[in-house]
Amino acid sequence: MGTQKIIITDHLHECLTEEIELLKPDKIFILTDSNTHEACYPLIKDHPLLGEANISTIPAGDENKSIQSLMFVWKSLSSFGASRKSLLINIGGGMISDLGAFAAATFKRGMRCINIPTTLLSMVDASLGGKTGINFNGLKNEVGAFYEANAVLINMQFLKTLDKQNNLSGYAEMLKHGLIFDVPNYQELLNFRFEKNADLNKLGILVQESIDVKKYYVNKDPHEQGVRKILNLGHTIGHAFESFAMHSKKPILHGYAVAWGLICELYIAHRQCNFPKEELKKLIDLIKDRYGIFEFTCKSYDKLYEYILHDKKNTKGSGIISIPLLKERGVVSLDETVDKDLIYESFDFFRDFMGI
Ligand SMILES: NC(=O)c1ccc[n+]([C@@H]2O[C@H](COP(=O)([O-])OP(=O)(O)OC[C@H]3O[C@@H](n4cnc5c(N)ncnc54)[C@H](O)[C@@H]3O)[C@@H](O)[C@H]2O)c1
Ligand SMILES: O=C(O)C(=O)C[C@@H](O)[C@H](O)[C@H](O)COP(=O)(O)O
Ligand SMILES: [Zn+2]
Repeated sequence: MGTQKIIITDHLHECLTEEIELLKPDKIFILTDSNTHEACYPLIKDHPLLGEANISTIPAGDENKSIQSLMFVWKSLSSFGASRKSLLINIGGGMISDLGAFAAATFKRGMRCINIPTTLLSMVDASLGGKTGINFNGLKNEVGAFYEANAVLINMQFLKTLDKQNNLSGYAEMLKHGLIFDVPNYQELLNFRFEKNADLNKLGILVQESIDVKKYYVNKDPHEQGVRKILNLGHTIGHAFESFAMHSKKPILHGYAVAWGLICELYIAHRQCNFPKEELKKLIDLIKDRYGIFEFTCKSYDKLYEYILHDKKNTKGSGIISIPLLKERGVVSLDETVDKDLIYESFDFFRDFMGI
């Protein structure tokens, strides 16, 4: 990702022109979901180089980051004559960039793509760094590839139509970045509120800092063999919550799952690596205040644990859970082996703290 171009710009049309002129595609394809087709595509639809672009739209929602949607995209690329020299422009949140960039990675073994992220979460996290894929067999991101978009073009104006829940979802990944690296504006990050007319300039500074953290770890370890695993903080348990909720047909937003996963994983870090109690308290209060409650009973612990067993970071053989933990903010301990008992204890802690 040292080479991945990530540009925050107020001049999206000009930037897109530059990238298209550089790539010289033989055809241009655009992917949106049903919401970004309405709310975001109009911002670039009059671009002079997109007049003949072929547009595919899939239904919104993470349940559509699926093999069916992927086949739909492959089919349009194939039917409308895409080649390796063609360009796919993904306009949307992480659902669209994960799926679209995976389609680009696999179509004819690789065509070019540009991500135009339209959610806060995709601006700071999903659209960059090359993790692409789909959910499969009831599991998050079960199938995918590392494949970086040729460019990521970020325009903060897209956030004007994004609702508070989805802003908070992205904010969870920003909190994660603030925890795994000593970012300069950590306190400003904690204080930031997504009220009506939130200050996009102020947010832009925090977005840039968050992107820098992701870039730092991806550059060091693009294929997640080591230190990149810390970008997955909160996700071992967060993905279990997300898959569990999806299975129960009560889906939750990815960032909410990560925020709730962070509560459990910071508790585990406190117990196993002495992550400071005061910092734990401050963060879990903030998460409860902003994200509310996720309800489950002790009858669901075994099912949640089953999901955790599928996590991609578990490499030491079946039944051993490997989680990156924090000793303190910005100080990482990778590949901590965590016992089942401590994971169940973290569920108890979570439910006690949530009052459920
Ligand atoms: N590849 C990675 O490194 C990475 C990192 C983090 C998350 N992810 C993945 O990203 C996905 C979550 O991404 P997300 O939170 O962006 O969700 P999303 O793409 O589903 O978007 C959330 C909702 O907002 C709508 N939307 C998008 N932009 C909008 C706008 N500007 N105005 C109004 N509505 C808009 C979408 O249609 C959708 O309904 C998950 O699948 C997660 O696993 C991937
Ligand atoms: O970039 C990374 O590395 C991450 O882990 C970022 C996460 O926020 C993201 O949700 C990612 O898609 C999770 O990947 P997975 O490997 O756990 O499926
Ligand atoms: Zn994530």
